[in-house]
Amino acid sequence: MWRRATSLASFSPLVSSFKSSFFIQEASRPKIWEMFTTGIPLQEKGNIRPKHGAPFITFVLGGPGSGKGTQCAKIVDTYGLKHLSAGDLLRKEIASDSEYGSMILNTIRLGKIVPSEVTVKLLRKEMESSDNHKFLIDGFPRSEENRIAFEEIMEAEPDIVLFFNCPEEEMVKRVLSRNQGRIDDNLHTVRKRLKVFEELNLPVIEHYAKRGKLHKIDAVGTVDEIFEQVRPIFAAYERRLKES
Ligand SMILES: Nc1ncnc2c1ncn2[C@@H]1O[C@H](COP(=O)(O)OP(=O)(O)OP(=O)(O)O)[C@@H](O)[C@H]1O
Ligand SMILES: O=c1ccn([C@@H]2O[C@H](COP(=O)(O)O)[C@@H](O)[C@H]2O)c(=O)[nH]1
Ligand SMILES: [Mg+2]
Repeated sequence: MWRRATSLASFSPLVSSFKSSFFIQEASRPKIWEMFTTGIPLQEKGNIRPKHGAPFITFVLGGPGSGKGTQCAKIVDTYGLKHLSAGDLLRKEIASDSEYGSMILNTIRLGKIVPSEVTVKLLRKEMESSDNHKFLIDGFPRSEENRIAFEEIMEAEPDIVLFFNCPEEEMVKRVLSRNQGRIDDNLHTVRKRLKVFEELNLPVIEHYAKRGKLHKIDAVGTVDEIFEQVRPIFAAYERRLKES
């Protein structure tokens, strides 16, 4: 299992920004230190091997319907990464009737972004309990606030960032024909999601482009054609991906 010790001191600017944006009643939500610790002392985990000190992290970005989930399935099959779809984790929270379920449902229905501390907490839980330390994080970070929250709390940055670049009309067409019963797969919400993507996700993409981590993929074509652009990106990390 992978776990990084995090310093509470480094949370403080983040915590205050959360306080202004996070609309759950102060009294009814857990304190920050309760949310980001498992409560299990490091030595009791017993499964931390030094060679797993640095996980391999890929962020998978792109607008709604650009094909992130479809390509993630192929990456998992070929390279064995652990797929963590932030959207799927949030939908699971709704289904499990958790305390944040109705807030998450309303946020997704409106095509908006769930507060960072909720999403990062879900990702962190999955990452800490995984025996696979190569992560494919799909549909996250959605905003600069998400990105900063993840990097501060996890004390980690992605090794690579994939951006599936797709024209809007194609994304709308794909979402509207997806047929998986998602509450946000309708014209009204997809228009809102596209706007949120442009306003909040593009700055994240620009950030990683500046840091030389971004791989821009033309997301038009068949699924296999698109995967042929993805394959060499991971092939370059073959040695690291083979480490258990
Ligand atoms: N290259 C492609 N050509 C045509 N259709 C595709 C292609 N890739 C994926 N699709 C289809 O488009 C729809 C959206 O794909 P997918 O769910 O992978 O997108 P996504 O980026 O994960 O979307 P979201 O952000 O909404 O979760 C699905 O029905 C999928 O089968
Ligand atoms: O980090 C995230 C990821 C997702 N959301 C919300 O969920 C929906 C659906 O996400 P998909 O990745 O398309 O499955 C998205 O529109 C957001 O409302 C989020 O808030 N934060
Ligand atoms: Mg998806």
